[in-house]
Amino acid sequence: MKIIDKNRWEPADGLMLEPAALQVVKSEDNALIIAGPGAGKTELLAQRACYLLETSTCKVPRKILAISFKRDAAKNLAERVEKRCGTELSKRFQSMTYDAFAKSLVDRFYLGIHEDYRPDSVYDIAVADRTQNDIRTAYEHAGFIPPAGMRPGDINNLLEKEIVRHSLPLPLDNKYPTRAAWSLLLKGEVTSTARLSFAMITRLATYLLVSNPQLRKALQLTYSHVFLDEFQDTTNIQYEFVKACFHNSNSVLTAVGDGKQRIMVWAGAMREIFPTFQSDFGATTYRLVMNHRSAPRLIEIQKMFFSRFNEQPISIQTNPKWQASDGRAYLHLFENHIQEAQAIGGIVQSYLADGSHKPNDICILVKQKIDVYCSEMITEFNKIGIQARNEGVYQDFLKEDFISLCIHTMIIAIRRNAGSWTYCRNIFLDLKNMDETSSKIHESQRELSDFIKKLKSDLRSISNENDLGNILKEICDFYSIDALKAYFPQYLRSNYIEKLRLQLAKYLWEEYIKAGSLDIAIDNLLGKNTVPIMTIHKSKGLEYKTIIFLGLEDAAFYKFADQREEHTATFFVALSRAKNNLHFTFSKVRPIGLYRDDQDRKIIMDFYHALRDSGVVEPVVHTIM
Ligand SMILES: Nc1ncnc2c1ncn2[C@@H]1O[C@H](COP(=O)(O)OP(=O)(O)OP(=O)(O)O)[C@@H](O)[C@H]1O
Repeated sequence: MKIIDKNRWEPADGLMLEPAALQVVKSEDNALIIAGPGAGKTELLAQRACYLLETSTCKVPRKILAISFKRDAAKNLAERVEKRCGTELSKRFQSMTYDAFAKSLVDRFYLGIHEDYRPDSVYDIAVADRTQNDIRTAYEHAGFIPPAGMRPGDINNLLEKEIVRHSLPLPLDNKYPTRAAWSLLLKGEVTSTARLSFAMITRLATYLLVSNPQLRKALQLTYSHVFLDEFQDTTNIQYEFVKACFHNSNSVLTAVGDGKQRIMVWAGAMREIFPTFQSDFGATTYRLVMNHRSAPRLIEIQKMFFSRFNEQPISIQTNPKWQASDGRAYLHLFENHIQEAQAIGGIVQSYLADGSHKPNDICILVKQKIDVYCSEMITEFNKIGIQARNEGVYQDFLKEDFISLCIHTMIIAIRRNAGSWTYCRNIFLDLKNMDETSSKIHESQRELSDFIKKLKSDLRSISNENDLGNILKEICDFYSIDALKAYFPQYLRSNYIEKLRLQLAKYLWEEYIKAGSLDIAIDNLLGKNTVPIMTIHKSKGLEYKTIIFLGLEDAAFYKFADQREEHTATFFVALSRAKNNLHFTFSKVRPIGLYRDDQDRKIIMDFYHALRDSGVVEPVVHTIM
């Protein structure tokens, strides 16, 4: 691989980087980049990865580790790097979520964890509501008695926080029976198997590193450079983990974030993360002033929020591809949610009809409770032939490495697709420990194409979900489950692959019944023909031509007065996802399962003032004829 001279290195794809961004790309020191939405923070990390690999600043065999919060962000970054600097170099770029990184350490080195805290060799991840139930069950078995009068939901929240409040090993004088609860969960004594939350796994990984200095050293030698994306949302548990890995080492850390997008304080995001990192890691701070994403008029709306975050007004610059007059924003005022559904259906229909948008260029956002806010609208969309779905259900699932591999493998059995072929081929060769110079490369490629031929004929005869499940099993067996678990370490100590396989069979079969063709079913499952609906939290880091924010109403911003800053940040994230158009809706009547169906906007009136003061947002009053 040809090494590029540092002075001659140019950003890939002809992108222009603003001076501070270019400085960061080439920086040799720990750095913190603070920049607003669309400033290109993620892109900057991708460019920096290319710079470090192409100029051999990150020398073979050392690697770059990028840590993100969400699986799609991690995958998106990995794909950008591969696209920019090729498959071979990008093998030394490892992009993972905090959860996956912590879990991979625990799974590979669990024997290094003191036996008091060592999990069973096979354990399950407690997810969503089950996390709280499992933790509570363990506490109750350990003798926990809830404080009198406390509501069940509050008890669950308390215990979920309590179990990871302290780093490991736990202090002896804990108020609650946390030590015993850990022990029960680690060994699966009150749940069917050992069960851990990701926060517990992160605590375990931290403990593993703190108690094994050699492992810590090996980690630092492996990763010469470390990237931390969406740094504003780092929790203290994650930060302690990062410190256990890389504090006082030669690994160079680059963190990017935006305080205005800090929307995870409820989940423990550290408010003081930026100054803490600057002081602990001696990081130099850089600020970026571009917004490459949004049209100039939409940036006027974003600017209205700067003062609300007590941020210095900086003159944001827009990408030269835009005209000054680009960007449209509307505030729709409806009498009720039925009228809203019909009008939004019409708006989406016209965007699709004029050819300016594909379905997945439009995103419908709600603060929370998609079922409640969107059910009328989904019914309306169905009537007029527009597919829409709760994307949150599929978002993480589709970004699973195992799911990508199965889907790409099926795609090449169904149609010609060079990208899918390359994806499967590269993984197949990796699983066999082959590189491009290997003498058996042609043989292996033939093996893959023979399997694809067989798959093609098997796929023709599917007649139920079970058949699809069996075909997916064939795919697993072809690549070999054990090899896949070794290659994708996140699957190492669980039967998660099996669960994913069954889930994929279910989803794909549902789409197949609707579409009548596997080809279309796959595209539909991938969301190519569907308008995504999601909560703002799921939209972090994403961008769409048009954002429709449904329900700009008091009830959506629960306890606004107590959580003003976080609610404002959440709304800011929503509106900053749009490239070209923004729509906000208010409905006077909306049944949301609370006492009243009548909606108000007194408490969040400040948002309305910001929209008005931008001078950009056009009110549209919809009256009932
Ligand atoms: N230097 C650049 N030139 C042109 N386009 C760019 C540049 N950097 C980023 N972009 C584009 O701008 C958009 C926003 O970039 P990116 O997602 O990296 O921003 P971000 O700062 O991470 O945003 P956010 O914090 O809102 O998630 C993307 O479409 C990206 O491809």
